[in-house]
Amino acid sequence: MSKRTLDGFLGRPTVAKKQRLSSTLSGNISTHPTYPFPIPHLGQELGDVVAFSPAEDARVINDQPDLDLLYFQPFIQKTIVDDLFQFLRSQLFFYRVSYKIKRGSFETQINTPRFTTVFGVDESSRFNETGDLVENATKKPIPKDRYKNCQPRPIPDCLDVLRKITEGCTGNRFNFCLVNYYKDGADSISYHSDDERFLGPDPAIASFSFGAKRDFLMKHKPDKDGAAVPPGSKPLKLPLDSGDMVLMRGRTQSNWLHSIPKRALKSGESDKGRINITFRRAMVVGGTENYYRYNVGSDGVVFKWDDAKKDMLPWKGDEKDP
Ligand SMILES: O=C(O)CCC(=O)C(=O)O
Ligand SMILES: [Fe+2]
Repeated sequence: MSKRTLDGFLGRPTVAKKQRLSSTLSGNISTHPTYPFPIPHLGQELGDVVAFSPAEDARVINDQPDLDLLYFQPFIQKTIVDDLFQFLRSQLFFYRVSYKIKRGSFETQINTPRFTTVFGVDESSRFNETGDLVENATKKPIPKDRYKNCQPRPIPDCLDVLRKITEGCTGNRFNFCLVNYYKDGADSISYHSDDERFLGPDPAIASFSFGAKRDFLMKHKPDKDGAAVPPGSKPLKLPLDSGDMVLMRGRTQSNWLHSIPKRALKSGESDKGRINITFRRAMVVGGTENYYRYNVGSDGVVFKWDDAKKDMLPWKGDEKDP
């Protein structure tokens, strides 16, 4: 893997923060009929620095049974991670999804303990230049009933920039972008693996962190009889910081579980929000239906960051002039 850093860049960008944010917002925007509101492009100043990723070479972590990780600390230059975090938190739209699951004759309501959103479509389809869904292979319009329960959304430019860089430096391809927002230490994701069949065998998943530092815990799955994990495998704790990226690949998803546990607030922490972005590749229609069901949901309530209230609040539509 080649090391591309700002070293090769002619002079470090010394853009004043105010100037950087205003140029960010004056750039182009991504629009689509499925978006509740348009999403600005990153803007040149942030985009230029993001282009010089990864900031550091990856550490390979494969010294345990079935584990294969690349750990970039960081992947994104530290000079822009705060701005990038603020940008993504304030410009994306989120959902707080709840759904019912049936266990035997009991129905349980699950409230996802974090904000989520998702963009992308599986390998059967793609978005053409005008934003319409077409057959990936033939570029002809897809049958109207291909997606019965969701309306796939194209990955907006500000996230697609990151997707392309990630593809370039990992050699993997991605068609989905899932975003989690953990508003504080009470938001979490419990132990799971991303090993759904719609991802195909041994999927590679790239996972970015922005904002508050959180622990990423991993442990080997028990064997089929529920017996202890293979001898020699020890639980792992990666303290994910803003700008870090973990690539999980090979046999990792089929054999290991991962989580972001709840954590107590440390005193003096001013901003405890964290954004996680994962890039994945779904192979079939069922993957698209699944991702929109669990990351957008069906209650229609859109959340947007309110910078005055410093909170993710239900979005009531654009304020109209009186
Ligand atoms: O927030 C993270 O770092 C992990 C998120 C995750 O595991 C997932 O979305 O499947
Ligand atoms: Fe996961």
